[in-house]
Amino acid sequence: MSYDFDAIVIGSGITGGMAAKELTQRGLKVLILERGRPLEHQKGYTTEFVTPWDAPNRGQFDRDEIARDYPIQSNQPHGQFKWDNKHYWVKDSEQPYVQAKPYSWIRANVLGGRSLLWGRQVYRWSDLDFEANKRDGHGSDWPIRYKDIAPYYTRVEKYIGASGENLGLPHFPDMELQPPMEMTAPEKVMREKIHAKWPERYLTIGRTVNLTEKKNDRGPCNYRNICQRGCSFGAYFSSLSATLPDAQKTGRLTVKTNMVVARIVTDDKTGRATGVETIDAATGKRKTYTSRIVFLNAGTEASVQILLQSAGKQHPNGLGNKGDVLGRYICDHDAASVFGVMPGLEDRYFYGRRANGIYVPRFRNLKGVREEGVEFDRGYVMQGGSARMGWTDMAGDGDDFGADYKRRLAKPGPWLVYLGGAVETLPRAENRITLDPVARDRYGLPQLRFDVARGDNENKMADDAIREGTAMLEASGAKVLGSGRFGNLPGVTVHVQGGARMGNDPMTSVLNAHNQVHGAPNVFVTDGSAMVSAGSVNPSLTFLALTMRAAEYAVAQIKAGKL
Ligand SMILES: Cc1cc2nc3c(=O)[nH]c(=O)nc-3n(C[C@H](O)[C@H](O)[C@H](O)COP(=O)(O)OP(=O)(O)OC[C@H]3O[C@@H](n4cnc5c(N)ncnc54)[C@H](O)[C@@H]3O)c2cc1C
Repeated sequence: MSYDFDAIVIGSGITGGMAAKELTQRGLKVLILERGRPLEHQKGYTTEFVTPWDAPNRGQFDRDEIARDYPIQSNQPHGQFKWDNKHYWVKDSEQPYVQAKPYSWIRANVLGGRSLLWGRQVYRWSDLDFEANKRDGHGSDWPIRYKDIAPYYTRVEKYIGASGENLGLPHFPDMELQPPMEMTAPEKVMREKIHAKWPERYLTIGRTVNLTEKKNDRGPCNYRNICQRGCSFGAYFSSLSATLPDAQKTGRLTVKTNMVVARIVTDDKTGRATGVETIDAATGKRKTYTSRIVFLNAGTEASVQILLQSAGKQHPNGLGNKGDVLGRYICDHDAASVFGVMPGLEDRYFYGRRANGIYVPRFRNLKGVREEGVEFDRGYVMQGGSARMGWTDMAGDGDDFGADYKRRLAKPGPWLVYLGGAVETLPRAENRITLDPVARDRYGLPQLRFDVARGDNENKMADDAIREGTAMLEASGAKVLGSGRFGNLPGVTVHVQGGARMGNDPMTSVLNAHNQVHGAPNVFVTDGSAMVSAGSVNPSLTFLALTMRAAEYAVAQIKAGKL
């Protein structure tokens, strides 16, 4: 049989870019299908060098436009949706979905996907995470362990270029890291005081894919902290700065943007994929491209949607959905934060705008079972930072007129410090995405329907994060000003995983241990949908390692005549 391409990769974000790079570099002719608009590295970053005083409306939003077109994207608690990157996000008005329960589906709509917009924090999982389901019985057992993925973590890290500090802790594995960014004065105090009071708790600088040293023609970081506008220096890892150019260099990559994948087409007899059906976003015209293998990398929710839409004779309920598992076990991270001011360091300042924070690795239930006195399973990490408050924070604090006021505003304000828990949510069958039986999108495709909610374990863990965050700030000498849980809306922390989980049994999982769809082994799904649980660390490094591992395996299988 002859094919249009050796491989089709659906999606050009963090994982799709890696799949395309790995497959082209191993000799395959690859087509990327991306529903977002095109964007060119460097030339396309139109807001990158716009000064604050030249920003439209001085950087304020047109409220009517935001309420109409971006009510969900703009409602992110970490404030990453801004005037200078608004053009990269999905317009909610154009890509609706059904919320059986409230759900925040955060998406990019551009070549490179959320690799342009992410917070760039990268951490390895450990066996504490891979063994968690087996130990405490939530979800099903992972078909792999740390040793299976460790070599791919190493290779991914060497390629993407992460910076940070190794601590030699078994539950927080060391990584291949460039030199760390510097902590501020209050962060150094927190590090010392927290470890002194709780010897099993460590505070370290965040591990980020912002380069602290030049890497080939990328970086180093210029400490501007405007990464999400796009970085012409390529100083942070994105599909546009790294994987897509490297795939293009092979001469074997074709990229088609504004191309909505409707479904993966399968053979009626074998159940294997024969190609991918697309809809041209501008014209609505449908076309099918054929390929030997397919990599599905559309992002967790969209990949589940495509699998559900890909029902065929051998897959009547959606691709790989023999046991009614597809769309279930959606999990992510809840979040709860504490903030305060740290007195006594007013004569200390910082240099540059560090695009990075601080990090406290998990310290709860480190043996994998509930410790005495702990009311929940699993655990959370804490991410945080510090900032010197400026005039915009202090304006409006009461006595705001006169010469004194002006003098006060001209000086840096107090040190603000904060810690926020990233709370692992449990994989539960009832947390589910399906195709809505009625609602359709502009192309006539079924809309996704979200039925995902938090449970008791997450509530208790979020409470604990606030309690412990408060204790840690106070032990550091800070005065706590407030706290809040901002991650109890599923999806909103953008670490959504599950829906097409891996496993050894086709009745209880969608993918095998190499991310191949059960019953359609030439389809590989290597984004967050493959995850069997959520862990508590930022997940994209693990998605990247799984993608690299699966790509290597796929090419070996082709060479062995098995695919
Ligand atoms: C503000 C923010 C901060 C974040 N911070 C971090 C962090 O610090 N660390 C971390 O690990 N993760 C972080 N994340 C999450 C991270 O961005 C995602 O985990 C990661 O991008 C997932 O990679 P992906 O390839 O699966 O999806 P994406 O990068 O989203 O790429 C998916 C691509 O598929 C395309 N697509 C979707 N549907 C279709 C279709 N039907 N047809 C064709 N193409 C389609 C999309 O347009 C998109 O380009 C953050 C995310 C956001 C938004």
